[in-house]
Amino acid sequence: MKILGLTGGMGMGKSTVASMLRRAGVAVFDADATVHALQAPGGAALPRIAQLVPQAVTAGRLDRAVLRQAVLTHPALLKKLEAIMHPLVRHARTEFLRRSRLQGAACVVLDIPLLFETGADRLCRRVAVVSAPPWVQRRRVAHRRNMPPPQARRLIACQMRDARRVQKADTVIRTGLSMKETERQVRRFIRSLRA
Ligand SMILES: CC(C)(COP(=O)(O)OP(=O)(O)OC[C@H]1O[C@@H](n2cnc3c(N)ncnc32)[C@H](O)[C@@H]1O)[C@@H](O)C(=O)NCCC(=O)NCCS
Ligand SMILES: Nc1ncnc2c1ncn2[C@@H]1O[C@H](COP(=O)(O)OP(=O)(O)OP(=O)(O)O)[C@@H](O)[C@H]1O
Repeated sequence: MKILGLTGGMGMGKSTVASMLRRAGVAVFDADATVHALQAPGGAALPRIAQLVPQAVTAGRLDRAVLRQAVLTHPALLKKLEAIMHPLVRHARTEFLRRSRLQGAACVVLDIPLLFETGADRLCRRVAVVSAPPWVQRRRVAHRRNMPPPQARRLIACQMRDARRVQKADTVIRTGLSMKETERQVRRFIRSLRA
């Protein structure tokens, strides 16, 4: 089974490209969705987050804006949050790969924002990085109403720089142009996977 990595900074178009891949029938592991599920009511991460940042959890429910503000104000907290989340995400990823192998999938995608930072790229035969010019990224992130621009910029600064990711990529999917152009690059990427 071929394992492909998909990564990129916030707002670079990773989720958009992941949906295109899913529509083409490729199974995609979504690390962000996994994080959200683990942090949802009843999620495995919630009791530990409540210990770490008590004000972020009320009546078994996580207030993501409070948690985001807390980890950005105290960077050491982000490291502690990652130490809670990453082993759980790794476990979910292993399960996804096991299930995909059992189902006889020829090719799967790991969509992980911190793919390089967590070393998950080492599992991948090839890695595609989504990239767009910095002003396009800033404009897209600013459009996310649930995250004020200064916070978004600080979260971007926690990640590897785009140029470094592009350097490490086997394929770069440029998303700064039209959606049609992104689709064309994704189709070409899928053809190269199936070749
Ligand atoms: C920081 C948190 C609370 C912010 O939550 P919020 O709902 O505001 O944003 P959301 O989860 O949708 O993330 C938005 C984007 O931020 C980026 N991001 C998320 N976590 C991190 C991180 N630890 N470091 C750098 N960037 C991150 C990703 O590109 C993500 O797509 C949340 O993302 C979180 O719990 N992060 C820690 C877990 C983690 O490391 N996730 C990355 C999985 S590889
Ligand atoms: N040519 C394009 N290719 C991809 N996305 C585009 C393009 N033009 C505009 N967009 C828009 O840019 C946004 C990209 O957001 P998307 O959620 O895919 O990024 P992301 O990398 O997953 O971000 P985040 O990590 O912040 O969740 C979407 O709203 C999408 O509609």
